[in-house]
Amino acid sequence: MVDAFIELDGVEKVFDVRRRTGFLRRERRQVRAVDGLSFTVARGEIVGYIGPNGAGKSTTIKMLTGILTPSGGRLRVAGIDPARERTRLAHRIGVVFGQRTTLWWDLPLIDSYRLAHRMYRIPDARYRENLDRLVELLDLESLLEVPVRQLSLGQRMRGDIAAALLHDPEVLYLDEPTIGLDVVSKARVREFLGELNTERGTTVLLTTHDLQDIERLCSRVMVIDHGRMMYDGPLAGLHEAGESERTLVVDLERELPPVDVGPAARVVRVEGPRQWLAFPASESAAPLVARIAAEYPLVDLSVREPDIEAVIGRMYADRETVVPGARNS
Ligand SMILES: Nc1ncnc2c1ncn2[C@@H]1O[C@H](COP(=O)(O)OP(=O)(O)OP(=O)(O)O)[C@@H](O)[C@H]1O
Repeated sequence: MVDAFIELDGVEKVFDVRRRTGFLRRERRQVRAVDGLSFTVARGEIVGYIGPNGAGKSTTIKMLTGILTPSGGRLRVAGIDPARERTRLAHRIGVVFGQRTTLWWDLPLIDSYRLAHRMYRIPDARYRENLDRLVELLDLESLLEVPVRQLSLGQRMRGDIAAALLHDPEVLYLDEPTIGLDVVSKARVREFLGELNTERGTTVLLTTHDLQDIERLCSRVMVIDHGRMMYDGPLAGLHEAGESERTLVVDLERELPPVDVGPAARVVRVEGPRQWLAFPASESAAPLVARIAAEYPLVDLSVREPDIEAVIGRMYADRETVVPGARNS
C-alpha cells in the first residue's frame, strides 16, 4: 500500500487477569484482547473501526498511542514504535475519547488550550493560527471563557476535538466522538471531521457504534471481534456480507392490513396505522416509497438505519461466507 501511515503486523495483546474463585483461592486467566491483528492505513485515509463491546477496539487504540505495549507482533505509526517513543509520537497524533474529556473541568475552555500550547511547545504563531481556525470551524468563540463543567455534551465534544488538533497532528484517533450527542451536534462534528480530512489530509481512525458516522465519513470500515479482523472493506460490502436491513416506517391514514409490495420489503410490525417494513440496506428506499405512496393512503414516513450490532450479528449468522472475504492486510 502507498505510504502506509499506520502498520500492524500480527499484533497481540494479552492481559493477565486474576479472579477470585473462593475464600482464599484465586484463578489466573489470560484475556487475549487483540489476537494477531494485521492491517495498514494509508496517510490521509479515514477509516471506521468497529466491533461489538469487548472486541478489542480501545486496546488497539491504546497500543497505537503507546499507552499499552503489545504482547507480540509489530506496530508502527508514522514509522515510530509507539510504546518505545510515546512522547515523540504524541506530537504527531491527536486522541479524542467521547466518554472522557482531556479538558480541565473547572477551568474556562481557553485555559486547556493554553496548557496544550505549552505542553506541545506549539510555536506561538502556529498556535494562534490553529486556535482561530478551530474556534471558527467548531463555533467555539462564545464558549472560550466558560468553565468546561458548564458546557453541554456537544459543546464539550467540540472543545475536545479542538484540543486534540491544536498541535497539527497527522493522525486523529476518535473513540465514539458522537456518543450522546443530539442530531444537530452529530451533524456538525461529522461535517468538521470530513473537512479536516479533505483540507488537511489528516488520517482518521474512527471508533463508533453509530453507523451513520461511518456512512457519512468513511470509505473503508474494519470490523474486529475477539481481537481479530472480521471484515475490511467498503461499508456497502459490509451490508452485503451481513445482509443487513433498513427499516421503512410508514404512517397510513388508517389501520390497514400489512402493505404488500412484493419481494422488495416485508412488513415486520404493525401498530394501528403505523407499519414497519424491512428492506435490504444496499437498496435505495425511493422505489419502495414511490410504490407505497401510489398504492396506499400514505401520511408520513421515515427510514431507520440498521445498528452496528445488528449488522455484525447477521455477519455471524452467515460467518462461513464472510470470513473468506475478510482482508487481513
Ligand atoms: N486492563 C485490562 N485488564 C484486563 N482485561 C482487559 C483490560 N483492558 C481490556 N481488557 C479486556 O480486553 C477485551 C477487549 O477490551 P476493549 O476495551 O479493547 O474492547 P472494546 O472493543 O473497546 O469494547 P467497548 O466497545 O465495550 O469499549 C475485553 O475482554 C476486556 O475485558
